[in-house]
Amino acid sequence: MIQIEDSELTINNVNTIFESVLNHMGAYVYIKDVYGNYLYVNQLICDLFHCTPDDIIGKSDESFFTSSHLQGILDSDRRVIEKKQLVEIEESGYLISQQVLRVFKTVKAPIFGKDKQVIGLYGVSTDITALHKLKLKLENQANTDYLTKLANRRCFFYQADKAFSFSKRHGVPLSLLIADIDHFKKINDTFGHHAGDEVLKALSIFLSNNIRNEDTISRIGGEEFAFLLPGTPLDAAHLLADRLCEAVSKHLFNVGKSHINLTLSIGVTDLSNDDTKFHALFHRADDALYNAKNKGRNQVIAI
Ligand SMILES: Nc1nc2c(ncn2[C@@H]2O[C@H](COP(=O)(O)OP(=O)(O)OP(=O)(O)O)[C@@H](O)[C@H]2O)c(=O)[nH]1
Repeated sequence: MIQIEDSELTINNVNTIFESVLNHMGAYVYIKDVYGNYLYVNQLICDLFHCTPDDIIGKSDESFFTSSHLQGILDSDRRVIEKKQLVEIEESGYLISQQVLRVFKTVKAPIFGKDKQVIGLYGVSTDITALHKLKLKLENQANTDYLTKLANRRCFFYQADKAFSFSKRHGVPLSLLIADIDHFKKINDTFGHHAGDEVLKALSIFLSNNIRNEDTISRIGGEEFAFLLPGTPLDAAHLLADRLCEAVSKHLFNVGKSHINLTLSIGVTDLSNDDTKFHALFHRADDALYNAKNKGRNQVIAI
């Protein structure tokens, strides 16, 4: 609602109306000089900074945002002024007063003086923090296996394609392990599906704790796990697979009140010069796994 002093709507009260619109449009609106000092802020900015306009005018973002994210804001201001162009960006910043990360969708544009020099900029920012959080959550859900919280098959192939390109370009080794639990069906049949789920969760933690930080583990099937080992040649990957195989076979996993042993079959391979796609590695490791199963399980085969 906008209320003006006059009884008629004329050109004279347009400024008052604009001011009110700026304060109620649900976006942060500001004008800065070329040094980044605020010349105008609407009410929403005052609410955000917990300050009056007088506290803000003449000051720059250094006074209101912590240094951790300030650079992004300052860089986009500089781009507007130096390139004399409108920019549309996603900005984020920690408010000094609140210590919470805010994410903004921002449009900033230059203000030109009469000799076509940039004399300042204006900006309109919308708070998209909630949307940003939701986006991160959905991205995380799309890439995570619901049961074990490991990376899922989709995420695995995305990471694998990136690791493959990197290794090819820089001539560094890349190894792949595919591990499959032996006779897992028996565990489900004996103890029930829920117990099977608990075993999968416990095994995922166990395997994650037995690899290096730079290695990744994903659940790519029901009882099938893939390990990407960047920078690791085949002999070292084989050693790791042997170590995992042995460690799992010696570990006791809790199923209700019982403790059970598991074994793994593992196929191992590494990047070769002839590989043009990650799928070549994947199929080799899968073939190796198939051989390990055929040869009696609880073992590692490298190709
Ligand atoms: N509890 C549980 N079981 C699963 C899940 N995904 C797949 N499985 C089970 O895993 C079992 C896989 O059986 P198979 O493919 O015959 O393999 P296996 O019994 O492990 O035998 P080998 O792989 O040949 O050693 C099936 O019983 C599936 O139902 C899951 O998310 N939870």
